[in-house]
Amino acid sequence: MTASLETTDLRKAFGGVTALDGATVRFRHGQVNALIGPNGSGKTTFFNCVTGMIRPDSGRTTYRGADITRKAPHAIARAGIGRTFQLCRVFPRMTALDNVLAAVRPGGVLGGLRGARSRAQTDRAREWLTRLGIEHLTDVEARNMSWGQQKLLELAGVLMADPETVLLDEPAGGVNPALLDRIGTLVRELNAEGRTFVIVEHNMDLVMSISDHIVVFDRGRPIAEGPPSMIRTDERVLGAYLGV
Ligand SMILES: Nc1ncnc2c1ncn2[C@@H]1O[C@H](COP(=O)(O)OP(=O)(O)OP(=O)(O)O)[C@@H](O)[C@H]1O
Repeated sequence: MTASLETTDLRKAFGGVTALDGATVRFRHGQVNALIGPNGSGKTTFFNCVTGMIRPDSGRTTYRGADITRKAPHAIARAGIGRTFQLCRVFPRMTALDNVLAAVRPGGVLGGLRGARSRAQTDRAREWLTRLGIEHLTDVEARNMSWGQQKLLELAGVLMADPETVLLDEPAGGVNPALLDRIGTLVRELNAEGRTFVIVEHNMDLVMSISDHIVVFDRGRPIAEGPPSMIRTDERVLGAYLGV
């Protein structure tokens, strides 16, 4: 199995708090991977290090064989990795369509507001809104959408950049069951079309139903990995969640 995203001995401390404590992880290309673990086990810090949002104190990250450890977030995005955030990032006073277009404009939001709209890009943005089931919100400002709709909008923006690997940080957090189903189905469909996923998620039903491979973190490093059937019954995983 080819490793897509690989870290070696990643370490990160915030003052006296060790968030990542030698995380060596391989996520596989072409799969839906999940990263789970108790609160504070380092999952978001891992995403932040991998995507260049924060610098690890030491260790290495490679993506499809290339070292991306010290690269800036935009360079990592260009290499093919897209991500969403736990606390959803959309522009509240922009419409859904403009939010999705802003995701791919050179110069970000300002470029998006000033630049001429290319017909092809607008069509593609509309296609993603449709695919995510929020086309009826095309001209609605993000601040007037529900939390779940905003999460779908953020994902549409990420997909607009056409990443081959997508990191999702708690896609199910605060989302109602109907939207949850849609997110699960969409992830499997996008994966069937060739996209690799790494998903940080606390909703175990979702994780177990959509993942091919699960890595479990505890205290900043992996303690177990394997398919859902194995993780479900792993004593170390149960111990980490129960704090024993
Ligand atoms: N910017 C920061 N400053 C100080 N401590 C931080 C910072 N970011 C994370 N931490 C600490 O690092 C540890 C790991 O946090 P992180 O958010 O990565 O865990 P997590 O597994 O994503 O948790 P959750 O599931 O609750 O989102 C925690 O103890 C957290 O308090």
